[in-house]
Amino acid sequence: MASNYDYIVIGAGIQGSFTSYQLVKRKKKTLLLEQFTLPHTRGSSHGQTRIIRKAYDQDFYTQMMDEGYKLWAQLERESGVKLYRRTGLLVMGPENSESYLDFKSTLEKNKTPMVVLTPDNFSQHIPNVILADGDGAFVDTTAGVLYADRALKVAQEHFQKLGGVIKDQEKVTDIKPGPIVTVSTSAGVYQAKGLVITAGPWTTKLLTHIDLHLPLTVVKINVCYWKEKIPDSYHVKKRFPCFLLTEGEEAGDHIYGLPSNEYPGLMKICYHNGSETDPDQRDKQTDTADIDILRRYITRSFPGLIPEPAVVESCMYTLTPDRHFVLDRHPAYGNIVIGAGFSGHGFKFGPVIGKLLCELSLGEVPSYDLTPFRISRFQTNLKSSL
Ligand SMILES: Cc1cc2nc3c(=O)[nH]c(=O)nc-3n(C[C@H](O)[C@H](O)[C@H](O)COP(=O)(O)OP(=O)(O)OC[C@H]3O[C@@H](n4cnc5c(N)ncnc54)[C@H](O)[C@@H]3O)c2cc1C
Ligand SMILES: O=C(O)[C@@H]1CCCCN1
Repeated sequence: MASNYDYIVIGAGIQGSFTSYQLVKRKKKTLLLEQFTLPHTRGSSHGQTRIIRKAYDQDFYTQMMDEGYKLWAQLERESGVKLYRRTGLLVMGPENSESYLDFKSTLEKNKTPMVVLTPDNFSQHIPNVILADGDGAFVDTTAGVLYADRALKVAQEHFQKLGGVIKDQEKVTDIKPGPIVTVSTSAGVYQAKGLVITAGPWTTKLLTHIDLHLPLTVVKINVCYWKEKIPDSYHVKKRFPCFLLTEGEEAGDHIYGLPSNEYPGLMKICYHNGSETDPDQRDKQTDTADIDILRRYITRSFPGLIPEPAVVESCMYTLTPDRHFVLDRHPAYGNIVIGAGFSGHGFKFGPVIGKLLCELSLGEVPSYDLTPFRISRFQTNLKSSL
C-alpha cells in the first residue's frame, strides 16, 4: 500500500529542504526523500560556508537577493542560529572588460551599497592582495558568508517542526507520472498530487523516468584551502572580505575565495569550474588542472599564502549551458516541478528558490518573472552569467 501525501520532494539539499519547508508552511502534507543518511557530503550543499552577495552581472539575480537577504535574516531570528556574517565581497576584473563593467553597473543601477577602490587606495583597504595591472576593484559591502551546514540543518528542522516528514536513506528508483504521482524508493512506495525534483547532480538520472532531457553537466570542484604564512592575515575577524574575479583564463571560469575562518589559518580559494563527473563516481575524477591555475594565481596575487593547497575537499556543480537555473514545470506533466542546474551559485537563493518552487507546485503565479529559468530556453541562446 502506498502512503499518501500532498507533495513529495526528491532531494534534501538546500533547494529541496527550503521547498519542503515552504510547502509545509502552506499546510501541505509533505514528504522529503533523500538517498543518503543525513547529513551527508556527497552532493552540492555540504560544507561550512558559501558566499552571499548582490553583486551579479544581471539585474534579476541582484533583485531576487533583496528578498533573499530578508528571508535569511528572518530564518536567523526564528531559529536563533547565526547563519550570516557580513564581510563584504571584493570584485576584481579587467577594468574595461564587459564582465567587470556589467557587475559594476548592475550594482549601481540597483542602488546596492558599494565602495569603488582605486590602485592608489587598494592596499589600504585590502592588505596582502596584489591588484593586477589594469584591474578595477569594488566592494559589495552587504555581501558575506552564509554558514551552509547550519543553514541546511535549520531548514530541515523547521520543516520537521511543522509536521513535515523526512525519509533519508531512501533512494528514488522510479517515478510514475499522472494526476497522482507514484514514487518508488529503495524502501517504499509513495503517492502525491504533486512532485518536486531537486536532485542536484542526480537530476539527469531521475528525469529519465519522466522522459525529459535537460542539457545539464555535472562537474567536480576541488575545494582548496591555502595556509597563511602569518596566521590570521586573511581572517574574517580582520574584516578580510570574500572575493571574486569576474574573468578567468577561460570565459565563465572565475576564481573566488572566502576569508580564513572555518579551518584555523586556512583560506578557501577555488576555481569556479571543474571536470565532468558521474555523481556516483565523483572520487574517480582526479583532474587537478584547476589547482595548477590556482597555484599560479595565488603566487601572483596572494603573497601571504603558501601556494600549495593544505586541504582539498570536493563538491559538485550542476551546470546549465547559460549558467542560469532551471525553475519550471515538466512540459508534459504540470504537477511535476523541477529545480535544477544551480550552476555553482544557488545556495544564497535557497529561501527564494524554495518559495518559487512552492508557488509553481501550488499553481500560483510565481513572485518573479521566471523567463530566464524556463526549460524552453534551451532551444534559444541567453547571455551566460556567473
Ligand atoms: C564548491 C562549491 C562552492 C559553492 N559556492 C557557492 C557560493 O559561494 N554561493 C552560493 O550561493 N552557491 C554556491 N555553490 C552552489 C550551491 O552550493 C548549490 O547551487 C546548491 O547547494 C545546490 O543545491 P541542490 O539542493 O540543488 O543540490 P544538492 O545539494 O546536491 O541536493 C540534491 C539532493 O538530492 C539527493 N538525491 C539525488 N538523487 C536522489 C534520488 N534518486 N533519491 C533520493 N535523493 C536523491 C542527493 O543525495 C542530494 O542530497 C557552491 C557549490 C559548490 C559545490
Ligand atoms: O555563488 C557564489 O557567490 C560563488 C561565486 C563564485 C563561484 C562559486 N559561487
